[in-house]
Order: sequence, then structure tokens, then C-alpha cells
Amino acid sequence: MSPEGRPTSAAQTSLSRIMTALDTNLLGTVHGGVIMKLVDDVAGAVAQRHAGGPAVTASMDEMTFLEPVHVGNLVHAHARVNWTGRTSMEVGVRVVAEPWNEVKPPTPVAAAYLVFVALGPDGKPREVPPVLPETDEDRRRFAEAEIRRTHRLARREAILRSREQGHAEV
Ligand SMILES: CCCCCCCCCCCCCCCC(=O)SCCNC(=O)CCNC(=O)[C@H](O)C(C)(C)COP(=O)(O)OP(=O)(O)OC[C@H]1O[C@@H](n2cnc3c(N)ncnc32)[C@H](O)[C@@H]1OP(=O)(O)O
Repeated sequence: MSPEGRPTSAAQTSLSRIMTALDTNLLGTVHGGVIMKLVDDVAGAVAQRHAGGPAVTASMDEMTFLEPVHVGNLVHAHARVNWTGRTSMEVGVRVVAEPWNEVKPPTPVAAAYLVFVALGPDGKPREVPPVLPETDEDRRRFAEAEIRRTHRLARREAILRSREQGHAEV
């Protein structure tokens, strides 16, 4: 029996961190990898909350860095399930930054889409509850996630076909 559906709002959550000198790259701004870790953490939390059990990152694509992040920024990563398949889920993450000690509107600094796959006790993919979009925005995100899913599968197919035709693997 398939698991019962869950609304988008049920699993959505946020993670926040203040950036310190330990988070910088050689240019003095915050390393992109630090933001990616925060994104993977919050998306993983949302995926596991939605799936009701363990879920692993299968892919992270369209990670966009919009503005540099600085030491002393309070960074918030907001995540939600955009779309569900049979065993996989697309999680969308929006990252914003604000000064830790001043009241200013948060600036969008990054965005990403990740695919998580739920695992059963045998370590194999297991069915996830279908996400039930509630608002027009949820429905728009769901439709756009389906377009990304189609492109991901088409890209994978095309690469496999190219390999079968004898092009060398890198
Ligand atoms: C100081 C304060 C700290 C606070 C801190 C808090 C942290 C609080 C939260 C922590 C949260 C952490 C979260 C971290 C999460 C990890 O870090 S997980 C570690 C990294 N990831 C891994 O190790 C995964 C390794 N990969 C695998 O195990 C396998 O490839 C997978 C992903 C299970 C897929 O297995 P498979 O046999 O290929 O599966 P298959 O049956 O072919 O496909 C299953 C589904 O996956 C989809 N799929 C498979 N591959 C892909 C792909 N590459 N792209 C897209 N979809 C795919 C298929 O389309 C299919 O979807 P459905 O049609 O069923 O919906």
C-alpha cells in the first residue's frame, strides 16, 4: 500500500548559522562549500521529515550563488519539498543573509535544488508519501520541478547512449 500524501507545509523547515572567520575562502568571503553544506543539511532534514525515515542526497543541481556572504552574516537556509516521485523527492532551498547585529532586510544569496531518495531498512529505495501542493506557489514549484526531473532523466539517458556508442568515459 502506498504511503498517504503529506502537504508541502508539513516538512518545511529552516537552518541558521552565523558565519565566522573559520568559514572563509582565500578571498576573505564565505566559502561556497560552507553554504552547500548548510543547504544539504537543511534539505536532508526536510527530506527525512517528509519521508518519515532516512533519505540520502542523490544529486544537487542548479546551486546558484547570487551574492557573496561575509563573516558576521547570519545566514538562513529555508527548504521545502517541491515534488515527489516514487522513491525520490526534489527539495528546493533558498538562502538569505543578514547582519547578525543589525535589523536589515535579508538579502537572497543562494538557491539550490536537490534530489533525495528515501531508503528502507534494507538500504534500498523505498516509496515516499506523495507531496500535496496546497497553494498556487506550491503548484508552480511542483510543475517546475517536473520539468527539471524530465531534463535530468533525458541528460542521463543521452550520456548512457553516448557511452554505448563507444565514446570514452572520463
Ligand atoms: C553544528 C550544527 C549542525 C546542524 C546539522 C543539522 C543536520 C540535520 C540534518 C542532517 C541531514 C543530512 C543529510 C545529508 C545527506 C547525505 O549526506 S547522504 C550522503 C551522500 N549521498 C549518498 O551517499 C547517496 C549514494 N547513492 C546511492 O545510495 C544511490 O545512488 C541512490 C541515491 C540510493 C539511488 O539508488 P539507485 O539504485 O540508483 O536507485 P534507483 O532505484 O535507480 O532510483 C531510485 C530513485 O532515485 C532517482 N535517482 C537515482 N539517481 C538519481 C540522480 N543521480 N539524480 C536524480 N534522481 C536520481 C530515480 O529517478 C528514482 O526516483 P523515483 O522514480 O523512484 O522517484
